Amino acid sequence: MQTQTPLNTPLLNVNHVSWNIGSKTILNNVNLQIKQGKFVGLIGPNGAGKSSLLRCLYRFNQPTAGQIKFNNTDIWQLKSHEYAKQVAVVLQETPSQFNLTLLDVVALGLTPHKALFSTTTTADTQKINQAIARVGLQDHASQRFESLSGGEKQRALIARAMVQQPQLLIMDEPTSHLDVKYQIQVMELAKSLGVTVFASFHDLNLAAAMCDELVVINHGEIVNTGSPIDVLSEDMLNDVFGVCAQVSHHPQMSKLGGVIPHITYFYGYE
Ligand SMILES: Nc1ncnc2c1ncn2[C@@H]1O[C@H](COP(=O)(O)OP(=O)(O)OP(=O)(O)O)[C@@H](O)[C@H]1O
Repeated sequence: MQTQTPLNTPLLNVNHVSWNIGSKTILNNVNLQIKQGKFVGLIGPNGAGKSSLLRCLYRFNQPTAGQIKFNNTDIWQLKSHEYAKQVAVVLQETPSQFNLTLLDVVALGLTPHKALFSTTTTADTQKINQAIARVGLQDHASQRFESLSGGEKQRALIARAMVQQPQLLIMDEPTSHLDVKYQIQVMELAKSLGVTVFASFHDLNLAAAMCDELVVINHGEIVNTGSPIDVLSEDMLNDVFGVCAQVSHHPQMSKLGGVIPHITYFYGYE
């Protein structure tokens, strides 16, 4: 049974987390809270430590120091299938899926919930088909996953996450290879799931439009957190990203009626 965390209490607590490779410090004393139901963006320049931090959160990297708590339990104390039931991951590079069809890949979302060798029930099939329809891929269900376009693959992986019904969805630059419409669509799909999302972004305007909160990482340290309008200042863009930019307001408001910041970059860095 899943333990539900009340709204506004942290689902994920990152306490004094550091991660070293040999003598090199990649993450340094990271402290972070992700509240239930929030869509949180992780931004920072190349090599800042975004993927390293996300890998710690989905237990690919074990921190050298500090603790990560999910629903108040140290994630390394949880059995791996228990954690997999509650945390779904969508990465930039889609793993090779051999000869699986799109339907097979989406069905993998059920794996953490099923006993070994158990069969797929009618309710399971219904759930899988509904998720495929929700991402608009019903006409591709029997197509080989590898033959899907980049955008279709990412949507299929969102469908797999829907089937998995996680409490937390971690996304590591899931839209980097996608055209502009798919970038927006994949992120809006993730947002529509209504689960807590922690996603890294390179497109700061997309992050501004999608996220309730932003976390800025630089040189392995968290340097700023808050709402997009507070975080995306011209000074921060200059200090952290080394760009000269003007921050104005997007003509559209957020769904909750808030102002969405919009960044215009100036050229000339040679
Ligand atoms: N397994 C590893 N071994 C050695 N160095 C590593 C390892 N993983 C990450 N690093 C280093 O840690 C730093 C942070 O890398 P990371 O991939 O987390 O950055 P990032 O913010 O995701 O970057 P990008 O935006 O370029 O994807 C980089 O200097 C990288 O080379």
